[in-house]
Amino acid sequence: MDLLTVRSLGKIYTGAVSYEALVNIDLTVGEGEFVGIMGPSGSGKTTLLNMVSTIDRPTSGEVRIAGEDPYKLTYDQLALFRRRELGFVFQAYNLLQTLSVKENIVLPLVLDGISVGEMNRRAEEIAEKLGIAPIMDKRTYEISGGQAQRTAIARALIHRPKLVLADEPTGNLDSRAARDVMEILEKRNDEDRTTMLLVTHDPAAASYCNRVIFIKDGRLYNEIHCGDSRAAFYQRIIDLLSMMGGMDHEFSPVRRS
Ligand SMILES: Nc1ncnc2c1ncn2[C@@H]1O[C@H](COP(=O)(O)OP(=O)(O)OP(=O)(O)O)[C@@H](O)[C@H]1O
Repeated sequence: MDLLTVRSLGKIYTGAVSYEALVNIDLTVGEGEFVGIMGPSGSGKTTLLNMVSTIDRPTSGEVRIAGEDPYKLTYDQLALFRRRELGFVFQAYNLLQTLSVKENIVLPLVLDGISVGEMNRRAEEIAEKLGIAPIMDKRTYEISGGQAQRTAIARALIHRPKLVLADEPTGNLDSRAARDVMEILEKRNDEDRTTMLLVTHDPAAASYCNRVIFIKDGRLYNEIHCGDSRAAFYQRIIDLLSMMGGMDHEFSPVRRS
């Protein structure tokens, strides 16, 4: 079943100079898929993710998530929809410094009025899965970048969202921590069938996806599927990026082992 459908999506930023950042994008993501979005800098990747995540509004076209058009919801309904159905992971972690790791993780449940017992049970379960059980009582300034990103992923997953949206989740991490984060996302996708949409510049990170779509100048350029071999998929991603001139960013050192 399709979890996400994007139809004829367009985005024009208006300002001193107006800019057409997305042109007629069609995209379907099935339940349980792990889809990467790649493309040169300024091609519209984050804009697309922001339209899907309802952070920003499209100029034209339609977005449907789990059968719902989020842009037809009222302000309050949209806030609830985001909190219940979506999980967000960003490059900058966005953790609250004054709270402990555990307090950060359970925040979405606090907002939803879940009982303390259930909150603790779910926090323990997710911490175990993400390998952060030993650091649950630490403050976020006492943990490493990799641990901070795992904390942010735990927070994004604890309410069991239908769709997880990740924008450069490995962007601030060294190669080992980046690989850990991608392995965690892959495992959660495999075991819990959580649908994931990931924007990344990093071919190694993208190679963990089932499918990668490529955007150029705001338009869909190509898409490739992972076959049996991840190493071959990684190579095809690099080839496609070179072909479209998308290797303008520093190459991530994340190497597949
Ligand atoms: N708020 C805005 N107002 C005007 N133009 C914008 C705005 N946000 C993005 N743009 C422009 O839209 C285009 C797409 O931006 P976007 O951030 O989606 O690209 P990207 O592919 O994610 O880039 P990068 O890989 O560098 O993060 C760029 O040319 C950018 O300058």
